[in-house]
Amino acid sequence: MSGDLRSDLIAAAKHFYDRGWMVGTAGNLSARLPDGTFWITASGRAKGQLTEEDFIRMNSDGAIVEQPVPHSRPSAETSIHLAVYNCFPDAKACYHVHSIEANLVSRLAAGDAVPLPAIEMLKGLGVWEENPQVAIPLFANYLEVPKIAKAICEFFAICAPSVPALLIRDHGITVWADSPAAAYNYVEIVEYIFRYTIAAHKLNLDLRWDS
Ligand SMILES: CSC[C@@H](O)[C@@H](O)C(=O)COP(=O)(O)O
Ligand SMILES: [Zn+2]
Repeated sequence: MSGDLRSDLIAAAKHFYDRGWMVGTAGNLSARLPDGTFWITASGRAKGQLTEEDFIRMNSDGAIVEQPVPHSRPSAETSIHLAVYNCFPDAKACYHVHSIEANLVSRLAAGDAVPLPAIEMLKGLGVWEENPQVAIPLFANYLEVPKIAKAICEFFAICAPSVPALLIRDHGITVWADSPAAAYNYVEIVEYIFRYTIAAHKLNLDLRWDS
């Protein structure tokens, strides 16, 4: 039973790998079971070729509760998944990928948030407003990953997210959702919006909300 979620994660990782968003072992995926434990990718695995042995089950304190392969290590970015699950109790899946577009968008952003263009696709992230003005928070990419996780916790403790996603500068996005299927869609939608942003930048289109 507890292995079922791993097949969702394996299929999602293969798709994201094929899109070029999880190359060279980049990215990590997790999904939470009803008991609050979660399966997360083991560190350093080729994400296009995952098997059920490439996961570790952890509890909400960050302790390992199931480890199919002895001596495997949980993702180096487990602290970020823990931060997300801690901040958002309804989250059942947390996906992190590295796309070229996300890295470019983080370079184009002036401050500590990436304003999103007011396009139809925002509805897929739960934004149902006329001319929405929403942004994805942008965090510094500290070498020490728990420092990134701490910044994420501190930010969401005082600021409710407009969309279920965050961006780490020069690194990649993390999304969360109430199911693996929804997290999969959120990754696709955020990456679509970032491709749109890069294309608009190349065309010198003004994406400011008031333009
Ligand atoms: C290509 S190295 C990328 C890593 O440093 C990290 O950012 C990452 O996303 C994957 O780390 P992992 O420990 O395999 O979960
Ligand atoms: Zn990463």
